[in-house]
Amino acid sequence: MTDKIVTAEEMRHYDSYTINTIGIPSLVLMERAALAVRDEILHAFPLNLKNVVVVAGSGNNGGDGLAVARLFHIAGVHVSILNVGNPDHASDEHQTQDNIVKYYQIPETTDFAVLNNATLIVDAMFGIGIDRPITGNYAEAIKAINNTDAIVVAVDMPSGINTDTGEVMGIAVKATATVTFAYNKVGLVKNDGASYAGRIVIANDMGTYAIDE
Ligand SMILES: NC(=O)C1=CN([C@@H]2O[C@H](COP(=O)(O)OP(=O)(O)OC[C@H]3O[C@@H](n4cnc5c(N)ncnc54)[C@H](O)[C@@H]3O)[C@@H](O)[C@H]2O)[C@@H](O)CC1
Ligand SMILES: [K+]
Repeated sequence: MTDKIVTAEEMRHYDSYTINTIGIPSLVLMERAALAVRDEILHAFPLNLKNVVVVAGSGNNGGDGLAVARLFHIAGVHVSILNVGNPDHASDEHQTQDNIVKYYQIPETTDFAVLNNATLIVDAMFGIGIDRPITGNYAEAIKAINNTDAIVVAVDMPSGINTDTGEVMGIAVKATATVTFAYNKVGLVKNDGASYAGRIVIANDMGTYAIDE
C-alpha cells in the first residue's frame, strides 16, 4: 500500500516495467483494471445498472472500457458501447477487446442518442494518454455525457483532465467517481481535477511494482 501520487510519465514507466521486466502481460493488467471498475460499480452503484453505456476511445483507456462492457454483459446487465475514437488509430489491446465485444454481440454505436436513457455511464475515452486539448466529436461526446443525469464512473482519469496538472483541457467529464489504477495521479488531486474526479478509488492490487519502493 502506498500513497504515491504519479504523473503520466511516471505511470507509463511503471506500466512498462510491470509489463516488460516483471512480465505481467498488458492484457492481464487491462483485465485487472476492468475488474476493478466493475467491482467498484457493483459495490457503489448496484441500483443504477438498468442501462449501462460505456463511452470508449480508441486507446487502452477505451480498451479498459470495452472489457468492462464485456464483464457486465456476461453478468446479464444491459450494456451498450458508444465508440467515439478513430478505429484506424486503435491500440493492439483495444482491437483485441473489440474482437471479443463483437464475438459477444454487445451493441456498439457511434450515435450519442444511446446516452439518453443511460442510468450509468463508464467514461473510457482518455486516460493518462491525453496530450492535447479536446475538440470536435470528443468535445461533443463529453458535453452529451455531462448533460445526462446518469451516474458517471471514469476509468483512470475523467476524460479531458490533464493527468499532470488537473487542468481541464477544453472540456472534461464530470465524474461521480473515478477508479484509477496502481497509484493516484497528480491530476486527480490538483486544480479542477479534484472536483471533476468525484470520489477517487485507487485499485492498488494490479501487480504494478514501483522500482523505488
Ligand atoms: N498496459 C498498459 O499500459 C495499461 C494501460 N491501461 C489503460 O490505458 C490508459 C492509457 O492508454 P493509452 O496510452 O492508449 O492512452 P489513452 O487511451 O489515454 O489515449 C489514447 C490516445 O488518444 C490520443 N489523444 C490524446 N489526447 C487526445 C485528444 N485531445 N484528442 C484526440 N486524441 C487524443 C493519443 O494519441 C493517445 O495515445 C490508462 O489510462 C489506463 O486506463 C490499463 O489498461 C492498465 C494497463
Ligand atoms: K477516462
